[in-house]
Amino acid sequence: MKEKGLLIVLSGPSGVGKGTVRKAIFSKGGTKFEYSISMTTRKPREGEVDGVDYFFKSKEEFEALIKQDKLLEYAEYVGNYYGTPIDYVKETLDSGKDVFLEIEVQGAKQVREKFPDGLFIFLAPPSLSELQTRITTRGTESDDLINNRMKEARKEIELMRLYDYVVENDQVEAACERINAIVQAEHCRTERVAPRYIKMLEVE
Ligand SMILES: Nc1nc2c(ncn2[C@@H]2O[C@H](COP(=O)(O)OP(=O)(O)O)[C@@H](O)[C@H]2O)c(=O)[nH]1
Ligand SMILES: Nc1ncnc2c1ncn2[C@@H]1O[C@H](COP(=O)(O)OP(=O)(O)O)[C@@H](O)[C@H]1O
Repeated sequence: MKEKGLLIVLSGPSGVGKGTVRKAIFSKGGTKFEYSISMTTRKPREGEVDGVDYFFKSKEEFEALIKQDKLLEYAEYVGNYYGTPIDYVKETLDSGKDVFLEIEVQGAKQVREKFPDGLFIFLAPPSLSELQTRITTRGTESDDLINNRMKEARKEIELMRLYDYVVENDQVEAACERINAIVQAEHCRTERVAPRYIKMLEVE
């Protein structure tokens, strides 16, 4: 029987650089894992493309997908739904390829329940003030939304201990290298060493 792929989950607070790091990982080419495009009810930002950045859905469409069990996980985040299409993930893992999810922490918790053997990586900011600077300088959110996201971020950072690895995103390139090294190490491992939840790896 073909060996199943590895489910890789990258999570962390809004503005830490998940999207930037994920795009840097995939832009290199030669990446062995497949990115799972999420569904959201958030309006597209300038330059975002349906089916590339997200599958943009109405609230009604999204709620229908929830009812039909079409989502591996979903979460309501700062007033919008975000979720992972289940069929794509299952089919890709079954074909032996690794799948890469970039999702917030509530969703990551749900995935852990369904895929305890997944690889869960938390992307952490160098500091909370640096996180606020990143969200603010990106310029996509109003002051109110930035405050909401900072409140969420404080709660999210407390959940860091539930992850297999914590990677600091001080420099994008360094964070990508750490993530790639972690995935490689995971593939070389023949058996899981318990407990996995307290492992941390500093590659340098
Ligand atoms: N649970 C869950 N979260 C998601 C999904 N897709 C994206 N997110 C997260 O939702 C949050 C908001 O995403 P977005 O509005 O694109 O803002 P940004 O990450 O700050 O650029 C981020 O933490 C994303 O990682 C998903 O399918 N499921
Ligand atoms: N290592 C880094 N150093 C400095 N700025 C960064 C770094 N990683 C990301 N950023 C910037 O931080 C902002 C938020 O990044 P983004 O990828 O949108 O975060 P997320 O997807 O986690 O919400 C963007 O303006 C991005 O250019």
